[in-house]
Amino acid sequence: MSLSRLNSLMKLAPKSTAARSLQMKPQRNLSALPESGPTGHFKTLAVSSPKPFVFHVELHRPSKFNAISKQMWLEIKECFDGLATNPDCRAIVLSAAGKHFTAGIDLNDMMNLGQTLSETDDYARKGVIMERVIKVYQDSISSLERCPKPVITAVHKACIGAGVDLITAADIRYCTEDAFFQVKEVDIGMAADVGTLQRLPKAVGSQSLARELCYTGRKFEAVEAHSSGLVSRLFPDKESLLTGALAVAELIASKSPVAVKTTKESLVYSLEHTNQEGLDHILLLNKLNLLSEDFAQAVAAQLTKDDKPVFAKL
Ligand SMILES: CC/C=C\C=C\CC(=O)SCCNC(=O)CCNC(=O)[C@H](O)C(C)(C)COP(=O)(O)OP(=O)(O)OC[C@H]1O[C@@H](n2cnc3c(N)ncnc32)[C@H](O)[C@@H]1OP(=O)(O)O
Repeated sequence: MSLSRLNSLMKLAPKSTAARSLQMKPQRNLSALPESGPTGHFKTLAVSSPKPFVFHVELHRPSKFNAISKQMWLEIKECFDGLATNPDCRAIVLSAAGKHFTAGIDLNDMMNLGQTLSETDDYARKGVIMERVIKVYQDSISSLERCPKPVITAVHKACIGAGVDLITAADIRYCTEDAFFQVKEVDIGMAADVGTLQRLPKAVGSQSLARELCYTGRKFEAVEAHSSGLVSRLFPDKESLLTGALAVAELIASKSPVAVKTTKESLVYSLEHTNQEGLDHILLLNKLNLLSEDFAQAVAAQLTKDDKPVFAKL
């Protein structure tokens, strides 16, 4: 068979149900969200804007301990991609409803995926289904890192498996004193594949500790998460956690959106590049950004001790 015939057959071939259902739906436009109040857009997330330019995203499957279902994976990406370009959003707090932050991936979904895989005997096709699923889930987690607005995660009680993937893609992590974390993938017979192995060692700054946690799947409590640098602040309870996280988000949102966006882009870029590459990158960004109205306005505000400059939407 010729290569072009093979290609056209591949284009015509129906995709498996699992792979098809995981393809992204067209994006709902989060730019159109009202400035406050829940959006009602999502089934597994509650999104509101409790303060000017601050969004609060809540994992919202409390009866399932916010286990991350297929729908939640898709909605996380849709939500953060939408907020990325929403001019009314400058900082985001991510927390969770109910008893636990998250029980990790929804194990019932994993069982269903196993069922779908068993419908074909062909290993190449099983592999393609798995590749598409993993890619969609990776993309969901990475949407937090890609979002140019700082994301503050506020964790209470259990943060397990995919929960660790999720929070390590965020900018800032806070938790309650009763929080605990677990890289539980080894316990379900898999290597973490949506971000923990890449981001956790950088977040805790110790390869030794990160590797121990990933190989053993042991629980680590809030105090250890704090002393290792995984979280930067501890709060006595969920209420003070949310208040604290929203206050930091509000402070970030009061700064120049050009400055904050560029700062995040440079920090994320610099994680993966040499110092010189990072310097070259910020040079390119700032040769444009220092011509911004925000820069002139913020400098003038510093000189005149006006502590509340108002910046245009970005
Ligand atoms: C492509 C792959 C991409 C990403 C992969 C990610 C991998 C992971 O996320 S690994 C982690 C998977 N999750 C787990 O193993 C969760 C383990 N659960 C627990 O440790 C506990 O249940 C708990 C979350 C700490 C809650 O403890 P507790 O408050 O004591 O409640 P339980 O009695 O243990 O549970 C009540 C009820 O919830 C069910 N459940 C818990 N977690 C999940 C889950 N992740 N998915 C589905 N269901 C879950 C648990 O089975 C109980 O069900 P009952 O029917 O009431 O028995």
